[in-house]
Amino acid sequence: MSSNVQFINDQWLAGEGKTFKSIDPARNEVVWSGESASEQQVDTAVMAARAAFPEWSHTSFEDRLAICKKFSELLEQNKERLARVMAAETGKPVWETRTEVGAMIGKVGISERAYQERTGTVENEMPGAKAFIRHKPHGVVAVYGPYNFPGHLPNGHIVPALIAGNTVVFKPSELTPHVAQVTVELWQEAGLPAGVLNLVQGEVETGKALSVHPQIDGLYFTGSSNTGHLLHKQFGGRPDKILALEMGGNNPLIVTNITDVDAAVHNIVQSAFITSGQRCTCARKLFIENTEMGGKVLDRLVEVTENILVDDYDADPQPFMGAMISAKAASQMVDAQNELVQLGGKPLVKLKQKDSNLGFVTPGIIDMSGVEHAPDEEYFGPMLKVYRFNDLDDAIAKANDTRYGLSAGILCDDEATYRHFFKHIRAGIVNWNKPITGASSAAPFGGIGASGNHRASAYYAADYCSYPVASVEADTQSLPETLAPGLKF
Ligand SMILES: NC(=O)C1=CN([C@@H]2O[C@H](COP(=O)(O)OP(=O)(O)OC[C@H]3O[C@@H](n4cnc5c(N)ncnc54)[C@H](O)[C@@H]3O)[C@@H](O)[C@H]2O)C=CC1
Ligand SMILES: O=C(O)CCC(=O)N[C@@H](CCC(=O)O)C(=O)O
Repeated sequence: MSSNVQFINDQWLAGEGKTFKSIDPARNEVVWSGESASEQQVDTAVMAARAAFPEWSHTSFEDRLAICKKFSELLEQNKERLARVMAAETGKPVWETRTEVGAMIGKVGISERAYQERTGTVENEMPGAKAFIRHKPHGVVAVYGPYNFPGHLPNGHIVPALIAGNTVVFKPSELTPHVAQVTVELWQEAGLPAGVLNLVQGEVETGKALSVHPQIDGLYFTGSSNTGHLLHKQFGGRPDKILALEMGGNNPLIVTNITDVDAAVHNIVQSAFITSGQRCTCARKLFIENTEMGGKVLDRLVEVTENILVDDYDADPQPFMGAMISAKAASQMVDAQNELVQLGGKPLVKLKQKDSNLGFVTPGIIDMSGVEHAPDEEYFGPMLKVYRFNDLDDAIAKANDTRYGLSAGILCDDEATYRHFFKHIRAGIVNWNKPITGASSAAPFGGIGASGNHRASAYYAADYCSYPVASVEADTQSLPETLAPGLKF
């Protein structure tokens, strides 16, 4: 168990707030416990980041990058250890947490390229002067992470923020404090100067204390739509602070006119059930054409789903799905399914919680065709709602009938149908014949509507990590050949 769990100004300190614990959802065992950061400690962390900012922002880009590269080497060396910490804390199978650490490693190189490409220096000649576009960091930024990718998603804010010269106060999900602690230990070992990255652990109170702190210049958030909306209200009337919100989705996937049934079913399963449905990009609504082909896809999907292996994160053979983040999250999925059944949904594969003390659920599919008023909610787990359709444009209209707009996809054999779908669908990620999960870090990542606030992450994270400065520069001054009317020299 941990005692010094807060990292403030290069010191590991015990929290002064209430105790909280992290539970292995596959075993119902405590894997970590510690005291949360008090409001005073959050203040100390922000002020440490403030004090570190001038020197860090004036450190050369090459030197900042060298520390980030060292961090990525340390991740490589500690890959298995971190993957196992992640698995125990989230329930995700180790094959998957290994890929998560891999994504963290890759983030440094990608962020370096993105920094140069999106926020590099541009020089243009003009008469008697030069015009420059340069970028400067914002200052102290708060980074909030969710539990589903406790390493990769906060890392996707922290790395570009540090590369750009910001200092950071990191508030991880209270469900994954151990992953955060190990990650920040590696940053310390990489040689970050004191105060450049601070870690404040705790529950909602800690999150609130940080988000209202007057000395933060920006807040980068990945998490639920509810919390993101609260933060957006809180930042209302504060144009001086940058707020980047990556939130949830109620994502559609349409199937029409395909020949390879197994390939389509594989894409559906990867879209809906990977990470036990705990990705914000997961497909939640599947629209299947009311044809013989559609019937075959659905039958095969049911068959494959019933055979998905759900098991312990380190079981051999490895399962496709591990436990969900908690027993509570698992039972909430059962409740959500019951709610949809009450509304008229017909389970085709019933989602079941195997043991009420554990986070394991089997994946579920529910036919919602004809149910008019299903809530536009993101049920953050492995439950797929199916809608049969006769007309593609009706299906696209229903796919767009959501306040969210994160990811969307179509499985179809002909390009014209895809182009039509692309033209009419509203989402930040639009895929064709590929899963709608697994977004690339080398592309912008974000959604419209209730999914975000137009500050896309991943490759475009560089954009919200610095502000542009336009300069017109001349090394001497001279009078213009033609003076403005009314001036005499
Ligand atoms: N669009 C995206 O990139 C992604 C979005 N998500 C979304 O995240 C959700 C799951 O993550 P969770 O950890 O449950 O999200 P969450 O919103 O509960 O928590 C995220 C962070 O905000 C903090 N927080 C919670 N309430 C707060 C408040 N009132 N003031 C300040 N801070 C507060 C939490 O302590 C945590 O650090 C899902 O809804 C999912 O869709 C998850 C991954 C990626
Ligand atoms: O942030 C990145 O580097 C790329 C985006 C990404 O990794 N997205 C993942 C999962 C994150 C989530 O839960 O949305 C995906 O699309 O599967």
